[in-house]
Amino acid sequence: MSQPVKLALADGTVFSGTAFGAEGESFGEVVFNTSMTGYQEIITDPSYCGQIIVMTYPQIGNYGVNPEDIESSGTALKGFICREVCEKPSNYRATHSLSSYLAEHGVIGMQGVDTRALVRRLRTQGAMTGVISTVDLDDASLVAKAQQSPDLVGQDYVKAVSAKETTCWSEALSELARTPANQTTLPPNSKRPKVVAIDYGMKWNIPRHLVDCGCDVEVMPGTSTAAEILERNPDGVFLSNGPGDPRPLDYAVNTIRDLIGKKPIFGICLGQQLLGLAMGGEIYKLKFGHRGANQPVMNKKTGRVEVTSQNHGFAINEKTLPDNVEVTHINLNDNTVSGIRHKTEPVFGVQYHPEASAGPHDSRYLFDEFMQSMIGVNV
Ligand SMILES: NC(=O)CC[C@H](N)C(=O)O
Repeated sequence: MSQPVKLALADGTVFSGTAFGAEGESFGEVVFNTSMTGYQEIITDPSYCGQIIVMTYPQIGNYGVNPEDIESSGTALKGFICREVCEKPSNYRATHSLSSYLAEHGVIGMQGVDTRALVRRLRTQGAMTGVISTVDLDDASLVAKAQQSPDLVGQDYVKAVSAKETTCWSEALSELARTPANQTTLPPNSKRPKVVAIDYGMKWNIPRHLVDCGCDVEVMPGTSTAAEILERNPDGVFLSNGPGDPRPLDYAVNTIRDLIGKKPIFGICLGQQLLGLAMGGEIYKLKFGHRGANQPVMNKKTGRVEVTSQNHGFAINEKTLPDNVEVTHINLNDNTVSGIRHKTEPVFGVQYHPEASAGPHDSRYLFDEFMQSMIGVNV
């Protein structure tokens, strides 16, 4: 028999559906993602720590879940909502159905929801805290819990998902992810650059790309100091994506500030936001964020438009950036900052995901730009 589940939002709205995955109760910031595919990468992206995800695409789960397409060792999200979940996946790579995977990882799933109504609510009111529950189905009680649950703003979620110790990363892209168009060839006799990747909740396809580019990669905790990083003597430092509000992460901002001018730096998503803070910019919260695999971004230098994968709820305020920082990319949906670069140092970042996974590969060239900044020649 299908079990009921409810979602209550802090604005008092309650949605009912049918449970799949795990049973229980959890709270999180309720956000929506417009990707048609890629649910497995979304579910295992640590940047969703503290959030309940609503998928706008009406049927999710039809190709199941496989062990190769994961983006971290587990799941960090607080709930997963869709219109309809497919219980009979069809894919030769699948080892799990979406339901069994979520059950195994303790994630509450909810289907049978009018996701169009829910997403319209989030678009008009903004992303907000919600409670998802299979154990308390009383509307008033759930709404009260949603209103009393802590807001994502102002909290450090990085410490929950960041690497705890320094490790070497050796996994490259899978054969299926590698195409002739996305190969980097190191010049003859060039030594392999060493990258320290600071892990604030890093998606695994990023170090896989760095290895494919010809880098030796060391992963370090998000709390690492500049002295600890410089001790490893890297040729470049990568700042990863990660969950939550970047503004409380003083330890990360201080580290990055101390590294600017000493090493080439490349930041993705949270990494770019932290870079912006370290260079003197300010961060604000977007009303409902950008989460999907078809966000248009313009590269201001080339005028070329890249279709990008995105997952963020905060952004850099362009007006607060100092004169030595330029905006290199803009999001064409709302003209927000999508990329920044230091004018005199090899230091840059983007608000989107050049590692794709899931999403288009239009922005892979950014890994080549990072390579060039480390080895000093074009690749
Ligand atoms: N994917 C990410 O790195 C997200 C960055 C940040 N947590 C935000 O929501 O804006």
